[in-house]
Amino acid sequence: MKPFVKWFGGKTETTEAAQGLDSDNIPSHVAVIMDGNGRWAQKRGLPRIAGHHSGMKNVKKITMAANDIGVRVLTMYAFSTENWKRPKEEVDYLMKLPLEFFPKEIEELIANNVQIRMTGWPQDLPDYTLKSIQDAIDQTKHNDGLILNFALNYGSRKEMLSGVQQLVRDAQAGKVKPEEIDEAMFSRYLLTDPLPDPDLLIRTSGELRISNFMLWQLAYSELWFTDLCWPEFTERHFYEAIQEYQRRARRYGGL
Ligand SMILES: CCc1cc(N2CCCCCC2)n2ncc(-c3ccc(F)cc3)c2n1
Repeated sequence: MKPFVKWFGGKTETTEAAQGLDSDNIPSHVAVIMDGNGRWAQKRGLPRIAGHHSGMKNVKKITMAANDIGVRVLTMYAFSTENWKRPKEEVDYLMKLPLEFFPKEIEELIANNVQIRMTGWPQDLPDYTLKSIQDAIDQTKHNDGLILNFALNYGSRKEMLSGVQQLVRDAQAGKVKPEEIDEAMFSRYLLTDPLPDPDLLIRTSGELRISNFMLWQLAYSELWFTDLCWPEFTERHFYEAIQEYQRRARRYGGL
């Protein structure tokens, strides 16, 4: 157990939670289903989009918290292929969030050597959304620190079916023999390649479902759920999830 000694500023709660961590057992890839934004707003008599806006402001905070303890990849589930069914005005608002996020946050992300990545189908996104994200990807592509991976217009079953279709095309073209197909090869046909599988999945808002998110990749991941809505989820809560991950890993070690 190698406790963190890095000072996290005056945030004592955060500092205590972070310093309880074992720096030798930090999950390399953490995935987050950022759920409960609309519910958070409705509980306060606010419009749902106020919850999404508050949720957006939380993305950078948790990214910095992950970066501070050495997480290598942080995947944030921001928009699923099913979310297109939401009311048009809500979808239109969501599609403009990246345009607000980057001007506010890109400087600090670059200063912290963060690399922006997107996992999902870009072709369905509005041009202005895609340009905003592509600009951020281009501005950070040489960074080799934490990878902030936005799962956007992403759905796992579509991802797997698309991978199978390409694999069959390659087999029919003689590029792949059926007996050569193994888990490592199939993973290379997924949108998440070459990222490692998540070690830990965090889902907020009390839902105990995976919701068509990284179904293949989460096969061996620790799953951690909280009733907190995403906008309420602070750095201390993030570190508590990491502490629970480490406790489970220690227990597994003691089989
Ligand atoms: C396009 C849907 C969407 C929704 C959304 N919400 C709403 C739902 C989840 C909670 C967070 C706030 N956020 N928050 C950041 C982004 C974002 C995405 C890509 C990017 F490159 C930079 C920022 C975001 N994107």
